[in-house]
Amino acid sequence: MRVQQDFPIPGVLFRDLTPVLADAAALRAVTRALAHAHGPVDVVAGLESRGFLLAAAAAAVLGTGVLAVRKPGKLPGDVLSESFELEYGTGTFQVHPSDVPDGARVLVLDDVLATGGSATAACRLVERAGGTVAGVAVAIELVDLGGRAALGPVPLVALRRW
Ligand SMILES: O=P(O)(O)OC[C@H]1O[C@H](OP(=O)(O)OP(=O)(O)O)[C@H](O)[C@@H]1O
Ligand SMILES: Nc1ncnc2[nH]cnc12
Repeated sequence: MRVQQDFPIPGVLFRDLTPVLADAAALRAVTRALAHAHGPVDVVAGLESRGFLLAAAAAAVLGTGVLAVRKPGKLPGDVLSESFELEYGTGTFQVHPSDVPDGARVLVLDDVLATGGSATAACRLVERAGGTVAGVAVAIELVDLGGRAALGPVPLVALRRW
């Protein structure tokens, strides 16, 4: 992992996981651990953008499909939307409700949990679309930013805590 001070804005200590993704053994280990974090699931949800990489890899391991949790204006047709606060701004996520089979157990994956705004919004979208959140799994949890508390009762697995 690369740590970068003052990125993308002053005051943020940015944790960049691209070196982990670029290493075959590390990517395999992280993917497998995340894929199996919350038992059997029907779908893996990936949070745009960095979560897409891990979710697609985990879904290939599990033999499931991927739910694309996208930034606004990217999905055609009917969408559900949730807005949230981030460490360095605000955001909105959208999903196609038709991509979540009724009652599907959904594993929500991302690289980093910071304030928890992104993951909480993704969990709300899964539930509103008719799925059940099996849990959230991330490679890194930034403990000082309170994401675990923000998620409330949703089970969280973090491979590393900083
Ligand atoms: O817990 P939170 O405070 O919500 O922050 C975590 C989110 O922030 C980063 O994404 P970012 O919004 O920077 O988008 P990107 O994946 O497109 O780089 C990261 O990949 C998580 O999705
Ligand atoms: N400090 C941080 N490093 C990497 N990704 C983040 N997402 C939100 N805060 C972050």
